[in-house]
Amino acid sequence: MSQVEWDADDDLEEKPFNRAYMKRLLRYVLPYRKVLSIVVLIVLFNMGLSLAEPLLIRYVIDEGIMKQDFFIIHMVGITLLAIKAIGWLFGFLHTRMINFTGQRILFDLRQQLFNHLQSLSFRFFDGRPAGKIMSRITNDTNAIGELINGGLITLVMEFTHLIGIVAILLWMDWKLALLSFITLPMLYLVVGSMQSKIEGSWSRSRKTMSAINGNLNETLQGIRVIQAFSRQKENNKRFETLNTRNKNAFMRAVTLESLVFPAVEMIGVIGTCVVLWFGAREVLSGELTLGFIMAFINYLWRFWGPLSALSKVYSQVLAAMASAERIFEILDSEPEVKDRPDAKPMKPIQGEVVFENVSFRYETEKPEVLKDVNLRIRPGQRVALVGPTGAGKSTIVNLLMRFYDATGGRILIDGQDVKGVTLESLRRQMGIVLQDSFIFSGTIEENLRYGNEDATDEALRRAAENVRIDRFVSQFADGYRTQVEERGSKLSVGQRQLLAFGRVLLSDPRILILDEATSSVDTETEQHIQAALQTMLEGRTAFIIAHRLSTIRDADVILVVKDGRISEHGSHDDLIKQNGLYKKLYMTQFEMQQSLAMQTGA
Ligand SMILES: Nc1ncnc2c1ncn2[C@@H]1O[C@H](COP(=O)(O)OP(=O)(O)OP(=O)(O)O)[C@@H](O)[C@H]1O
Repeated sequence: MSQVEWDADDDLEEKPFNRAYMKRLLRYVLPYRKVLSIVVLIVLFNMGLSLAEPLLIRYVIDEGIMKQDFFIIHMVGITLLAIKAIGWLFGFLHTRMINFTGQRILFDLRQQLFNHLQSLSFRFFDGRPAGKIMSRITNDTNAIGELINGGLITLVMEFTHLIGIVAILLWMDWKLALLSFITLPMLYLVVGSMQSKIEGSWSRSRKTMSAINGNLNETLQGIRVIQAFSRQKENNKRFETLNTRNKNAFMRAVTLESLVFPAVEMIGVIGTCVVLWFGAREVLSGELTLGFIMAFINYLWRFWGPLSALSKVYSQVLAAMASAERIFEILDSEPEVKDRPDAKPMKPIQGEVVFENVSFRYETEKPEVLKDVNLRIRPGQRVALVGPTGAGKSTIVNLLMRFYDATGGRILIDGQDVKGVTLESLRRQMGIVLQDSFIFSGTIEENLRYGNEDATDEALRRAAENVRIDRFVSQFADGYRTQVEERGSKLSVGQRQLLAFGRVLLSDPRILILDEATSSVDTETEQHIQAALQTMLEGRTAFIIAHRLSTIRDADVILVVKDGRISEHGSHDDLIKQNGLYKKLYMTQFEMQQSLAMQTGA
């Protein structure tokens, strides 16, 4: 099952009520307690007004209509109108207040999640697909928002409504009230059981829609691969499954809804009949008035509203519990790589890098990926990392950047243990260019300034010239202000790479890490990249996961990584003489590359 589909099922969960989560959620509400107290007061006042309506109707029938007192009829009419107008005004006020407050709470929660996510280490993201994390920030915060926006106030409002109705009915005529309550268990059963099913179906409909969106997104992103492999038919089937699930959930929700209303009406009619049967006799005998019966029946009909609203809140609470669990799981994840309490800022880096018996494993139960790695690189040296795939080259640079912390041994830069310095001061002085140069949406200039927003225009221009992007930028009508769209989709592979070089050059790192791209570009761009590379590497300690023969030959030190160890190190000539793995790699991989390049004239 694909991740997108799996997400949908994962999101369907409801969780039992959890007091600890609820308490924690209420902590987000606490800063807004003043405004929420005002909302509760308004809601209760409105409820009081609404509960007074049937009593006024009773009064107008008994005292106005029956006694033909037009003054009372007019006065009650005006009062009912006033009640509706005030109710509308206060209703507008409290809805606005609660929505605004709900949005503020959601804002706080989303902001906190986003901030926290950015601080989490690579290991957190290793095990979680981006789509899942995104749905937590959007869907799950929304589920909590729904509870806060509608749920909490509904709880207060409808609960008092229900108590109010029961109290008034008992006060009016307790015997008739108890008799009419016969219908309550029926109403509770119908509303309670159906409403949670209806809510469940609506929630399934929403979640399946998000699965559809996820699938659509994946399809659009991968449309080239899909068409290249002619996978349209299979994809259609997958999409049809999701689409059917969504359609079924929607149809089930509306079917249940169309069933529940007649059932409620039927129960309402039964209650009315009971009251009429017993009440009519008393009206005829003059013990009860017509207005009384009308008001009584009116109150009975009002039971349905609060019961339905409360069971809806119940489902909202369960959905919010599941969301809260997922959100708190993120918020409770501690960044694994973080500043020690005694961390000092890293002094300006000269560029000496030492690995002392460094070992590392990605997961505790998995075997070590690096074993006893020892290196000593002098400032300004150019280091090429070569070796078979999966040997541990990227892991070495990941540890140097402190994306992960070594599980054994020490990494020293200019004699300082990287674990003892603040992450920001360390990473600010290091630069990394990955194979797939990630370009952010925005302008070319914004992308160039990514690591150094305060760079002067002159420095920007110089960096652009050095990495040869000035040439293609000048061809765009908007120059450096050209929007490059998401992931730089408007640029070619080579241009994206040069832009990534420019970004690093402008941030002027002392240690540079480069995962050389394997994808081939045209001869001219290749020459530009080579020239840009030379400029970029000048005067810096550089670690290059090298794929090009020229880069490897130009390196001061070549490290051959094999099974998590440095199996050979030295210059190109030294290593060829050693007649070991490097020579083998060179003969098979690099020489083939060279002859291919010669054939194509690259
Ligand atoms: N995030 C991760 N979680 C778990 N294991 C990982 C992770 N990243 C890499 N590995 C494993 O660690 C080992 C070393 O991977 P690494 O990426 O360092 O190799 P590499 O030499 O850079 O390979 P390549 O040349 O293919 O990029 C591999 O066996 C790989 O499966």
